[in-house]
Amino acid sequence: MDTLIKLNNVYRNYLENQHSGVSGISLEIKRGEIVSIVGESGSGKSTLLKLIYGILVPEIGEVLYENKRIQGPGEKLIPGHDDMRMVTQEVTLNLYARVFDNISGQLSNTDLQTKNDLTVKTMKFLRIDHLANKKIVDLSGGEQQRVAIARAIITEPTVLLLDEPFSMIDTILKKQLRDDIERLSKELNITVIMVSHDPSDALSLADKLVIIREGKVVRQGHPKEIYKNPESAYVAKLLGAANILNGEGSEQYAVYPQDVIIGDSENVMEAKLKSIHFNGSYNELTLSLDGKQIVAYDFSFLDIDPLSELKIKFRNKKALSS
Ligand SMILES: Nc1ncnc2c1ncn2[C@@H]1O[C@H](COP(=O)(O)OP(=O)(O)OP(=O)(O)O)[C@@H](O)[C@H]1O
Repeated sequence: MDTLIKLNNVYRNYLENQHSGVSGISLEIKRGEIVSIVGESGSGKSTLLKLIYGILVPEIGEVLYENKRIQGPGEKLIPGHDDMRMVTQEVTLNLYARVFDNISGQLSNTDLQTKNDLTVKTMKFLRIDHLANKKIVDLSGGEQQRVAIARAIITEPTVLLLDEPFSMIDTILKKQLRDDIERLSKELNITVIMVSHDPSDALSLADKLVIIREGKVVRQGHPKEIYKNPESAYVAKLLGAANILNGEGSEQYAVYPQDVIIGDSENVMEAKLKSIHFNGSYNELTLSLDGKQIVAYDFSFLDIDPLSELKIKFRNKKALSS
């Protein structure tokens, strides 16, 4: 895959707040990739997306698309790169118009028949053709999200930028949307760059994960690889709600909650159970180990008395370097 988008040492801070925006980001995005940008709230994810789209201009550095500098809003009649579409959390749909018209309205200079055909095809692709005659106000949040994506892809962009696409929808719709994004990438060869604060979406979908903190890329690579070797406490907590523990000397390591094993005969540590919360597919246990709080996921629903002493051990300890 060839490089489609390239950021070279890009800075963009907001004047009111010097510690904001992005500070020295270098990044390469390949054609056809699904890239997920993950980071804590305020880490600069949306700013990065806006810089790629060309609605924010770097103060230092450059953003290139097919090796050409992306033009800023002052240089274009319609802000945003012509080959890209961005879908944000804000509803930009015409609430009182039909789904069909919201989507077909994106096509100008197209004859009516082509307009209709393309609209039907796009609605079918996103499985919203049964909603064609409904008004946007009468749709659920998840349905509106799909219409917004349909509007974006009907013009056949090369790049689709999604800001928190999973934020408004429930678990079942999440799975559908995940499938849809995957099909967009594989069948339509659209490069998808999405921002998410929930890493589970990113882990399952992305070809490449980009983790940012305080405006800087702290890690990038394949989701599985980064999850298996988080290397820093920030990444381990962000991706897997890991427990951070002290080892020998100043060393630290991370243990994911599912790697805290309870009730094994060869257990080595004693912990006190503080609370149990049923979470559907597992119980979430809060334990105290030498005064430190530890979270454990128990998938076998052990019969444990509240406030009891438990024997635990850790598996898959991840060494941390920062
Ligand atoms: N227009 C603006 N003016 C001033 N500061 C801003 C502006 N937009 C963002 N910021 C600040 O820049 C930082 C990064 O914001 P950004 O929206 O890029 O983060 P984010 O990672 O997308 O956050 P979230 O997950 O909460 O949406 C934050 O500290 C934010 O308050």
